[in-house]
Amino acid sequence: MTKKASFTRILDERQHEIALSTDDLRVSYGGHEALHGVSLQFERYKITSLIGASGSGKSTYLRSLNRMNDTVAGAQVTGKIMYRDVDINTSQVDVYEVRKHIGMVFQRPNPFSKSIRENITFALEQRGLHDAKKLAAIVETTLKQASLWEQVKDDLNKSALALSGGQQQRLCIARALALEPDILLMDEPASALDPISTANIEQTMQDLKKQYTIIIVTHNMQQAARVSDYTAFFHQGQLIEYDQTRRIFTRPQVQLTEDYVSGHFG
Ligand SMILES: Nc1ncnc2c1ncn2[C@@H]1O[C@H](COP(=O)(O)OP(=O)(O)OP(=O)(O)O)[C@@H](O)[C@H]1O
Repeated sequence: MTKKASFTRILDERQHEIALSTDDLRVSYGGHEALHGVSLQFERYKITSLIGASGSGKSTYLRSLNRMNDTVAGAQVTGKIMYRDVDINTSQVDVYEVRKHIGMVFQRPNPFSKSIRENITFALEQRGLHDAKKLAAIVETTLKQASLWEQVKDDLNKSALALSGGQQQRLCIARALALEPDILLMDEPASALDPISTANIEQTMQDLKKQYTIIIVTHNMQQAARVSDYTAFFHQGQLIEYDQTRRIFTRPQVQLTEDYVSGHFG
């Protein structure tokens, strides 16, 4: 992606705006294909869950979407990843630019060993933003978006590592939002959290989807059913079924999906 890339609106046949799509996306590790040609479209301002048993390829797929698999030794990704009208799976594209548009929140909260404020400002300063007023405004806005502001506004210089796990995860969400992404990828963002923190993260996601497109990997089917508009079911490196979440959970078209969502395997 270059600065010059023009981002036209891409619509599907139902006139829904598509934020991101993949076409025949394949991932191999050391020559062994783990993801076998996945084609999917992600609708803008919606939450899509990726579900499936352990090892089905959900994280591999998610990590490809903002080129994180580039950092995995021996990984090879082929196929198209269309962000608006740009194929971002090409060597000409600047991966740092990609990750600015398509941010990621990981399974375990991973704040930097810095203050709450610095966790948010660090990447911005690295990119040359030093205006104290602007930085302060971004800290406040993103912490509000991540539903953490009220709890930390008087303690912004405190170490991020002194926060609870749920608060750390919301700080990581704020940190990702500070780069003003368009799309947020979340790899089991609540799996390390207690039920109350999980509920808070889920509420935060509902608030965020007004402004962001969210793609989440989750093992928790109740969570997928609660939070997402669309669900994609993966099995053994293949996309088996993709549909509106309520259809996947009530009237799936494929027997394998039915077996999985009704708890017969996985
Ligand atoms: N870095 C890696 N090197 C080699 N093989 C890998 C690597 N990461 C994933 N795999 C393999 O790719 C396949 C898909 O794994 P992946 O982690 O994407 O599945 P998953 O559905 O996200 O599983 P989980 O729910 O357990 O995280 C598995 O066979 C796994 O062993």
